Amino acid sequence: MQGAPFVALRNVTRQWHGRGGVADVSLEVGKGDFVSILGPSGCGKSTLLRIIAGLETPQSGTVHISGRDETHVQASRRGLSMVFQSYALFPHLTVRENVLFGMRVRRAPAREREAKLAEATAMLGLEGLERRKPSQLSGGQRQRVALARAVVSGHPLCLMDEPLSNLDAKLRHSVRRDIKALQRRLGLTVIYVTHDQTEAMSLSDTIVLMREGRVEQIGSPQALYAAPETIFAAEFVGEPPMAMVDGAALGAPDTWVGIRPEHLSVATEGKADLIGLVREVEYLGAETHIVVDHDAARGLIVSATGHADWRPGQTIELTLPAKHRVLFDADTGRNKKDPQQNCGASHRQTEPRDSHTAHHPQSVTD
Ligand SMILES: Nc1ncnc2c1ncn2[C@@H]1O[C@H](COP(=O)(O)OP(=O)(O)OP(=O)(O)O)[C@@H](O)[C@H]1O
Repeated sequence: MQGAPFVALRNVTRQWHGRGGVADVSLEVGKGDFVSILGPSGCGKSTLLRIIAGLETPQSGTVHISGRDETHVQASRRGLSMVFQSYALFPHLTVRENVLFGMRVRRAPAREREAKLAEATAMLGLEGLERRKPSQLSGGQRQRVALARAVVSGHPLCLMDEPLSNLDAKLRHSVRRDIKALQRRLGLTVIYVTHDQTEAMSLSDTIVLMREGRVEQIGSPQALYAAPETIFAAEFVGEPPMAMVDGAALGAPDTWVGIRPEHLSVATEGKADLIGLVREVEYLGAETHIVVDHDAARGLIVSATGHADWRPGQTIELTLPAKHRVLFDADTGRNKKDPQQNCGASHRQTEPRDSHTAHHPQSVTD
């Protein structure tokens, strides 16, 4: 990020009876950045977005937007737009009236309104639909109306809360591209809530991964993918996620060894690191996922190019190249390369999901 952050949260906490919400979250967003807040259901994503929007007031900590302390400024005065999962359109108003609602409230001149409407409808492919009511539109069209409203508002900051989750897979893709194109074209700063790691990976400059109300890791999609700081991050990002192997099975006791599916390969010439059993084979066209069971591992999925001739029940020998292994401390769940490992920072313990298998690292054929 260059220069001062456009949005800055410092040690923000908002909980209910000491539970839920978010605790001690700090975050900086640069102007023009696309930042996703990612995490599982209930981890505090919407609470964080609502705090930035001014719909929720933190019990402690501060929110600065454009250098000003806005912690106690009401939502309508923060100069931002919002796009929700539920579209939040007025059902009795037409597309045109919905898009121009904010400008009417501000009493913008008619010529400016018409120009903005034309620009936004063209940008979002809504021409010809201006007189329709929301009930006469598809889900994708409704969400584009909501985006058009954000465009005409002219606010430099746009907050989006799961805007694609009501759309089917194909529409999600096309509206996702619209959102990215819009953000680039207008230089918008976007803070985007999602539980879908694919969305976060494809849209974002920066991902804020959350867990149980706290920030787990902040970084670029590439950093989260290649250098996850914790086992939680390793297993949340990537589809299929990073496999985890009890280090004892690979000569690295007291660790969990992570490896991405594309780096797992079927062993040749008897150089196997692990010997497992094929549980499932998923042919996906360009690649095949071979799901492998092994007592000391979870999430073992080999991603093979094209068709792979494997059947459930077969024994399979796997290689885990040393240069692609990511080592996590078995006690703290943190990446062993993470410098915080050695400086006494507080760490959360990450239990292996199948901890009972941790002490049985032999291969299934032993
Ligand atoms: N008004 C409230 N009163 C009490 N608890 C709340 C309130 N709002 C949120 N919570 C709790 O705070 C936690 C975080 O909620 P939040 O909606 O921010 O999560 P989320 O990550 O957006 O979840 P989802 O993806 O399911 O929407 C949850 O445990 C939720 O029950």
